[in-house]
Amino acid sequence: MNPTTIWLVVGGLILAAFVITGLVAVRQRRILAGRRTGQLEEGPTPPVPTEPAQDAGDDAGVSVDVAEPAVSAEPEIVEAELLEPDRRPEAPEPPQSRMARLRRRLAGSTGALSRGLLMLISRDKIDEETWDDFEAVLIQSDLGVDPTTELVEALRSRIRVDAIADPAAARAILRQELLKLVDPTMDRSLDDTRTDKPAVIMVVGVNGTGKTTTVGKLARVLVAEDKDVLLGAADTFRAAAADQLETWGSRVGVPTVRGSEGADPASVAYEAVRAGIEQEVDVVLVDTAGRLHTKTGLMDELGKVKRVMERQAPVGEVLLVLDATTGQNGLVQARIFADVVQITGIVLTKLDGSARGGIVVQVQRELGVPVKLVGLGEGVDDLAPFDPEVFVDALLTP
Ligand SMILES: Nc1nc2c(ncn2[C@@H]2O[C@H](COP(=O)(O)OP(=O)(O)OP(=O)(O)O)[C@@H](O)[C@H]2O)c(=O)[nH]1
Repeated sequence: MNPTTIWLVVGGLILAAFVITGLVAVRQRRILAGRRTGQLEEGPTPPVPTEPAQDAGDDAGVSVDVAEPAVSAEPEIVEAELLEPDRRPEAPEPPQSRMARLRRRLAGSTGALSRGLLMLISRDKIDEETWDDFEAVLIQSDLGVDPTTELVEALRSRIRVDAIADPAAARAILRQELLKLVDPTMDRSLDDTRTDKPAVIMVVGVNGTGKTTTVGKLARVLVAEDKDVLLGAADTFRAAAADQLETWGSRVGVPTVRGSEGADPASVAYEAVRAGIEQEVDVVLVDTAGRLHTKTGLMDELGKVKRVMERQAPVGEVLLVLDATTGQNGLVQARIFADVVQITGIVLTKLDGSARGGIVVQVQRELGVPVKLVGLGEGVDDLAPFDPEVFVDALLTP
């Protein structure tokens, strides 16, 4: 072999080594990028399981088109950015000061109702006209006809039997009777504790009731409790909804799984739970699209979103968000949603500035599930656990 041939062979070998090293580096970068975006490098994303037709589970009565969610609209996981010092996640307000502030806010918001009740109960002479006025105030607060009748009858008989003439004593009886209606015995705790898998909380409701805002606020509360949280933007009808949720995620410093506009919501929800399991988070919070409760197809889809998530982890909470200012309409919505997914708790939003707190009693009776959280404003820390005693005291604070 002459020297020129030897140099050519050596040169060829060096070139081949460079090419191989380059290819390996590119591949590793792709794997890392894939992990960051939650996409698997090897092979296609595992398909979301299709549903056996007989698997109606707790959502009996819902017939669902069990077509496999579109894999083309593969959800991406958007990590909370590595934040610059001036863009660190905002620290949520500590639970104690938040609760004290929200108590004051609740007391302020029920002013009109409480003034009405207290004025009547404090009258020198409680006659038939007073009781009629009292009933009217309660009905206007959305307490509902049956609870109002029960309350008035209980009050009348106790005031008569105990010969109550003192307004303070009448107020104490009113407090007891109101508390009975709100039912302090209901379990209002949130199933937000991780077991071997993340706790999964799904949030449903019609458009504009405050679902996305509630998911964001709840994420802040959970982060303040030192929980690892992941958000799922299963509202794929409006791209802005996923953006809104992602913004909440960035503010609190938690990742968001989202899909492209029009992607199958069940597919995004499935991916969110999968990512939550993979990242070993404590809680996966899934926001769903606001839907017209009158559209059967959309409502059926909601049942499917839940069942698909349950292929991976139990959905411990389905929170129905109701707008306290919509009154009876909220009840109609509650009934229809409860037919499609098993609701485990109510979030009553916009209770600030609403003199219709009585809806708490009606909706609990209607669904047999407790109000667990209340929204008391548009601020980021304006979500509070519902406490019957605080609520009733607020109703009786002028
Ligand atoms: N005053 C008040 N406003 C609230 C409360 N909760 C939510 N909102 C406001 O209600 C509006 C609708 O809230 P969203 O969270 O976008 O409602 P959504 O149900 O996700 O709406 P869609 O995405 O259209 O389904 C926003 O302007 C919120 O700031 C609350 O407790 N009090």
